[in-house]
This record gives sequence, structure tokens and C-alpha cells, in this order.
Amino acid sequence: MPIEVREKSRYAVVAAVQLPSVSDIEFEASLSELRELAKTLGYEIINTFVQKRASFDTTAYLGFGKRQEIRRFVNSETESAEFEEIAANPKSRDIDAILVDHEISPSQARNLEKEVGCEVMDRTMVILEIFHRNARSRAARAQVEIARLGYMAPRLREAAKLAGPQGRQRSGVGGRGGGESHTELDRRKIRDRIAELQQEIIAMDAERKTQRARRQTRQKLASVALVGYTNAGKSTLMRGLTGSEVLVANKLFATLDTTVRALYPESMPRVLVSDTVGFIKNLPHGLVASFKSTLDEALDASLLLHVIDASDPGFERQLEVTDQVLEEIGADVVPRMRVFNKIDHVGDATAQAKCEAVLRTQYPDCVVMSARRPDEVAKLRQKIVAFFQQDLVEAELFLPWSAQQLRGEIYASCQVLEERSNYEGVFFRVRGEPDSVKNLCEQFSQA
Ligand SMILES: Nc1nc2c(ncn2[C@@H]2O[C@H](COP(=O)(O)OP(=O)(O)OP(=O)(O)O)[C@@H](O)[C@H]2O)c(=O)[nH]1
Ligand SMILES: [Mg+2]
Repeated sequence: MPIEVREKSRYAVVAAVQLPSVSDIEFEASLSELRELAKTLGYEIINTFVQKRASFDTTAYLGFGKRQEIRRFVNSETESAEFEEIAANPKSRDIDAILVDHEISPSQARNLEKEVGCEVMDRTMVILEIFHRNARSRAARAQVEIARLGYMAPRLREAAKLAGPQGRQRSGVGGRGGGESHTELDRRKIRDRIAELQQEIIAMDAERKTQRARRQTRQKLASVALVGYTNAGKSTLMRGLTGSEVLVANKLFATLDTTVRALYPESMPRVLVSDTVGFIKNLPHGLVASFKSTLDEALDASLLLHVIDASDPGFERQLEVTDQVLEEIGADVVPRMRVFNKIDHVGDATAQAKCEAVLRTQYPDCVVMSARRPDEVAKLRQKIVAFFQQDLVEAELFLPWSAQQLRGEIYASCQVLEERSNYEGVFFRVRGEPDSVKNLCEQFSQA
């Protein structure tokens, strides 16, 4: 009989304390985001435990009663899982982790873990783990490692404290670091590693800046950056606008690196589009800082396309989070176009029309569309091109018959609107960026 090998599901429960300052709506939105993040990590959430408290419990985040309730739930599930496994019941659910919707201290995590009887992951660790799994480029990997090490360092200390006197044994390996405890040694190793990674990042940043500068001097390029909350549809739009294959997935943080492609079909001026990492509420601080270089792309852009998932009930909060992050990195001065995406996903045709009308009143000049409708993507492309054509200037050039080999140069750097010729040569009416047109005028001044 063939044996079916199935990947075992991983189960988890979510737990959170609602502080008096947090509204029910905000609290629910944050919990459902944590569930989505957990899904991205491959967990199935089977229960949620919430508690209203004036503050977090200093020992173990949740109050004693709630901890006991979770422990009983975890134990009963695990016991029935063991029992059901014997009976080959596919419903067995061994709970692997409890996910906490806040960043908690190392000692709170250890205490909760001991009491509840399964691994505890706080919100920060969940996000760090996703970034760790998804980072592809050398720069992204280095940045995530720094953030992880920064998160791990105090937790190592906590682990050593709990391990008792052995954890503080003298190490003295190879004479080097003699007299240091394991924790001190580990801490030093972490510090050294962080410094090393930071050096690497500085070198990579310099390399990137040169590449970017080269890209800009070679031809003055107009650039657009797609920014917005994670899962808003940035990569889908990037695909539609540039005809490129970038990763699209219904998971949070599918994209962690910036990709740059030209608008397709090509336009005059040629426009570069970059896809960026998605934003989220309460992004671990270490990550905001370390992803600055990815967001830098947004700072360099001449236009930001702020993509918003109009079908998400919490889109207004997501919009605010993005605006706030953009302000923090100083990108709020860059011209911005708001693109409300996924309108096809907002109920039936009547609901969609109503939603669109509300958005248009509230955000004049916004774009309401679906990245799944090619005609609407084409319209957005046209709007982007129009934005860059606003600044273009027109001029008339003259090329004598003896210099016709230079025609290519004119066509390469601007748009030719009209060509007329007489017995002396050819007149070109051109439109292009002020700098290129000025250069051409100096070279090919009219006779
Ligand atoms: N119904 C509908 N789904 C869409 C639309 N645009 C994108 N999606 C879906 O939404 C999900 C997320 O899309 P992505 O393009 O990966 O989102 P993203 O903003 O790049 O996400 P991150 O990379 O995580 O920041 C995918 O499953 C897409 O297929 C749309 O206009 N309508
Ligand atoms: Mg993406």
C-alpha cells in the first residue's frame, strides 16, 4: 500500500492583552494582522486568547488566570493529539507555539513559555522570522541578520541566567577571552558580527549609490516608486506596468528587495519603476532602520505611487501608517499619487461604484482601479507618463544634409514630434527633458 507523505501542519494559538488606550477595532485589526503574519510562516491558528488589562503582567505578560486557561487548552489539545495519533486521526493538533501580539521582554517570554508548555514567539520575532526566510539579496540578508542579532542578544543573556551557575562558567578557550563568561563571549561575538555586517552594508550602499548615479547620468531618468502597505498589490502593479516577472503572493512581506524596471511599452521620457518592501504597523524598530536603504529608493524617486488595498476594511489605518513612515524617512516631500487598488474585490458592482465615489470625494486626484484589469493598468501608465511629460519642453532643431549621421542622437534623447525638410537640411520639432533639449539646442542650433 502506498504511504502518503503529507507535510505536517503546524498549529499555534494567538494571545494578546488589550490595554485601555486601544480601541476594539484597532485591537481586532492588529490581531488579524498577526494571524496573517502567522499564516505567512506556515502556522494554522486554532484559537485566540485575549485579556483586558491596565498594563502587561511584569512576570509573564498575561495575568495568572489567562495563563492557566491557555495551559489547559494546550495540554488538552496535545493529549488528544497523542491519543488521536494512535487512532490515526488526521485531526490531531499538537500546538507548536503561542504567538503574542506585542514585543515582550526576554524574561516574560521565558516565564510564559515555562508555564504554558510551548514555545512563545512575540510579534517582533514573527516578523523577523518572515524577513529572515524571505530575504534574498546579500544586502537584505545582512540587514535582517543585524536586526535578528540585536533581538537575540538580550535573550541569550536571559537564557544564561536561567541556566544557572554553569551558564556563567569560565570559558578561557585557547587563552583568548580567558576570564570571560559564556554570555560575555557570546555578547562580544554578536557585537563583532553586527559591526562586520554593518561594514558590509556600508560597502554595498556605496556600490548601490554609484550604480544609481551612473544610471542617472547616463540618461536623466524619470523614476516612480511603488510604496504602500504589505499585500496592497504593489508587485502586481509592477508586473502590469513593466511587463516583468516579479514575485506576487497573497502573503505579507512577499517582496523584501527593491526591483527596478522600465515602464513598458517604453515611454518618452523613459520611466523607471521600482517595487519596494511593504509597510506594516509596528514594524520592529531594528527593521525600520535596517530597511532604510530599500526605502531610500522611494526618496530618490520623482513620483511615489502609494498603493492602497481598497477592499481591506482597515485600509484607512494602513494608509496612515504608510504616510507616517514616509514622513519619518523624509519622503513626504516627494510628489505622491494615491492608487486605491483591488476595487474589483469590493462587493458587487453597486458597492464598487459607491466605494469609488466615496474615495474620489475624500481623496481628489486619486486613482481607483484594479490591477487585474489591463485597461485600468494602461490608464495608470498613461497618467504616470503624463506626470513626467508636464515638465518637458519643446524646441526646433536643424540638421544640415551633411550631418544626417547625427539623427540617431536626436531620436535617442527626445521625442520627435515633426520632421520637415528643405534643400539645406531637416528641421525637427522635438519634446524632451529640459536638460537634454538644451544640450541638443547647443549642438544643433538653427541655421
Ligand atoms: N482581487 C484583486 N487582487 C489583487 C489585486 N492586486 C493584487 N491582488 C492580489 O493581492 C495579493 C498581494 O499582491 P502583491 O502584488 O504580492 O502585493 P504587494 O503589495 O507586492 O505585497 P508585499 O510584497 O507583501 O508588500 C496577491 O494575491 C495578488 O494577486 C487586485 O487589483 N484585485
Ligand atoms: Mg510585493
